[in-house]
Amino acid sequence: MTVTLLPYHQDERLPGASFPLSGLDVVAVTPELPGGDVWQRVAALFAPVVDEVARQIDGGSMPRVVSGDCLTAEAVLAGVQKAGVDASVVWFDAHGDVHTVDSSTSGYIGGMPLRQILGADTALLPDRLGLRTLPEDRAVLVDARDLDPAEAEFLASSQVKRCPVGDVELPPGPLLLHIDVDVIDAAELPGLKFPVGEGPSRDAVVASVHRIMATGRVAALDVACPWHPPRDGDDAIRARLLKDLLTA
Ligand SMILES: NC(=[NH2+])NCCC[C@H](N)C(=O)O
Repeated sequence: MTVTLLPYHQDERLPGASFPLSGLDVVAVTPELPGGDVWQRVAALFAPVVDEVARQIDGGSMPRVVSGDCLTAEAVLAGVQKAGVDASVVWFDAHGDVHTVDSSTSGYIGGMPLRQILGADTALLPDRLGLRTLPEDRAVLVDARDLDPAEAEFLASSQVKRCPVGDVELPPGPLLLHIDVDVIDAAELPGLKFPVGEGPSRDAVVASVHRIMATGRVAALDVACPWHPPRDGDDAIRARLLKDLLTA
């Protein structure tokens, strides 16, 4: 089993210490970054991820990708599609990630990927990656509980299903399983960039991921780690979590 590591948060390179993956077979993707705006730079960063995911699926394996943000899921989905697999999306996240460029009040681009997968702002990233966008009923959002008003409004009138980790209603077909680790209650996972409380326990999230993997329908797994560089004690918790998620 190989883990594909993209050690970036958006276009910012992160230190190796941010990804405690020892004991796992890791291949890091570290392309040269071109100039341009953040979307152009991220698209360049993601191009080899698209190819690597497609190559692994063509070779008969299930890609497991780890990075510092949720945007990477767009590259993983594009790679799955490039391999000829028409996947639905299961999105574990404390946040909705359904902003458009216009609706985002923070401007944080990591708050937009699920909405781009569903067809918003496609010129910025999906088109550059060759990503075919999905209808809303092919996406399920799991345990999102920190929604900005524009996100709540969008979700209220969309066909995106929402469910808790303990009762995930899977969409049809093969799956891209995206896990933003911040779906876990922030009290159990230190150092998150966007900590949210009142969430499921770490063990409940891991158990849910294992149940979904056991269906045999997961075409690719994408784990996003939007956390700060580790402080004392963080490493052990993070390493154990990544191992439990990636070896499911
Ligand atoms: N997957 C995440 N951590 N997303 C954070 C998004 C935070 C907030 N909703 C924003 O768009 O600024």
